[in-house]
Amino acid sequence: MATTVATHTIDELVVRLGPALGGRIRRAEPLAQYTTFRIGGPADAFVDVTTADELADAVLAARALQVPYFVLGLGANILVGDKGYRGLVIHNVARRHRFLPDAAKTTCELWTESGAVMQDLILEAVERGWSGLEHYIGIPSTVGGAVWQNLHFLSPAPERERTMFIAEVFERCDILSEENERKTVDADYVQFGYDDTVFHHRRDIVLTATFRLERGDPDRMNRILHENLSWRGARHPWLQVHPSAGSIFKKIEGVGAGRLIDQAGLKGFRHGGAQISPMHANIIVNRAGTATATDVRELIAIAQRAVEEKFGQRLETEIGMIGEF
Ligand SMILES: NC(=O)C1=CN([C@@H]2O[C@H](COP(=O)(O)OP(=O)(O)OC[C@H]3O[C@@H](n4cnc5c(N)ncnc54)[C@H](OP(=O)(O)O)[C@@H]3O)[C@@H](O)[C@H]2O)C=CC1
Ligand SMILES: C=C(O[C@H]1[C@H](O)[C@@H](CO)O[C@H](OP(=O)(O)OP(=O)(O)OC[C@H]2O[C@@H](n3ccc(=O)[nH]c3=O)[C@H](O)[C@@H]2O)[C@@H]1NC(C)=O)C(=O)O
Repeated sequence: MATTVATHTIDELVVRLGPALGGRIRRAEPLAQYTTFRIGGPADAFVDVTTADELADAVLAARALQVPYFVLGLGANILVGDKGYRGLVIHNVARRHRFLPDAAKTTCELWTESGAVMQDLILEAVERGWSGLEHYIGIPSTVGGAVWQNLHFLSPAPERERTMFIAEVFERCDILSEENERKTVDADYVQFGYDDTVFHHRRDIVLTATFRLERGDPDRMNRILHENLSWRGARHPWLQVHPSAGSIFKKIEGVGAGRLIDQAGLKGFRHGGAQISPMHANIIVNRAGTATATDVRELIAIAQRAVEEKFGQRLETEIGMIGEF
């Protein structure tokens, strides 16, 4: 449950941040449109930040005034409560980036602000002949979200023998630390794990990231794009048709959260406007935009109870719960 923020504090925030952010702070902004679930009530205050400096300034101002804040990427891994968010939502649309090849043009650093959309960077990298990001096509994420979660997908077909992680091409990133310092950190600091990094445990903000890419064969990269999109399209509900937040529950190594929900007989089960996807039991979909956050929360609890009773396993949610329900 979010803390209640006095209206005058939000007013003060608007006065303090307003000039720097060109009067772009909006009040009572509905959040559903900024999430892939298409669910969520209004934010007290909402701002689009268009550069890494603006992102840092907005976070610093919110911290100084002790206003709760949330950095929003594509809203692909969150469920926002029906009553919305009490505080400031900082919508990261800082998307400047540069491809910086070495002298021999065999490798290339990609420097990018953290609000850049992975899909855009992937397509541009492939077009320029740089390899390393193409595996992650079709996964909705900003660069900030990708680093935060250590974005991952299976290695190329036909083997698909291992999971590949964005950590493999990560060089460094600029952060605004929990202690309000701006600094450059490397992979040792980030501590990449499966769906985990230091950013799950510290309130640092990723401002920019640098990835190291290599010369790639255009045919091979294009093949990977097509095969990975086909793989996902055949197994996961399409976001454009069935809004969702991807996997709802954390991976259970060697078992599969999706398999347990499936074996509990819940595939296709509906609760209000929410449904356990008939295609993949670890994904809850918002049917024709009719689901509330409460429907989803209750369906999560139904799945947890069923799996616990049948298999004695506790499913833990993987998505973030934001705001008031
Ligand atoms: N594999 C798949 O099929 C799918 C994967 N996903 C994953 O979900 C994520 C979606 O990303 P996105 O939509 O951009 O994020 P969201 O807007 O969904 O935000 C999710 C979390 O990311 C953290 N975050 C976002 N930007 C930053 C930043 N600049 N610095 C630090 N933390 C940040 C925040 O963590 P905090 O609250 O801790 O500050 C936030 O709670 C990706 O990691 C993607 O891998 C999503 C759907 C499907
Ligand atoms: C979708 C996400 O990530 C995906 C990622 O895209 C893919 C490919 O790398 O691997 C994971 O899916 P997954 O389908 O393997 O995960 P689980 O839901 O645990 O399923 C495991 C296994 O259970 C079986 N399964 C799944 C669904 C179902 O209805 N029935 C079923 O039997 C399948 O064999 C499946 O492979 C990630 N999920 C998690 C929780 O780690 C996400 O993070 O939102």
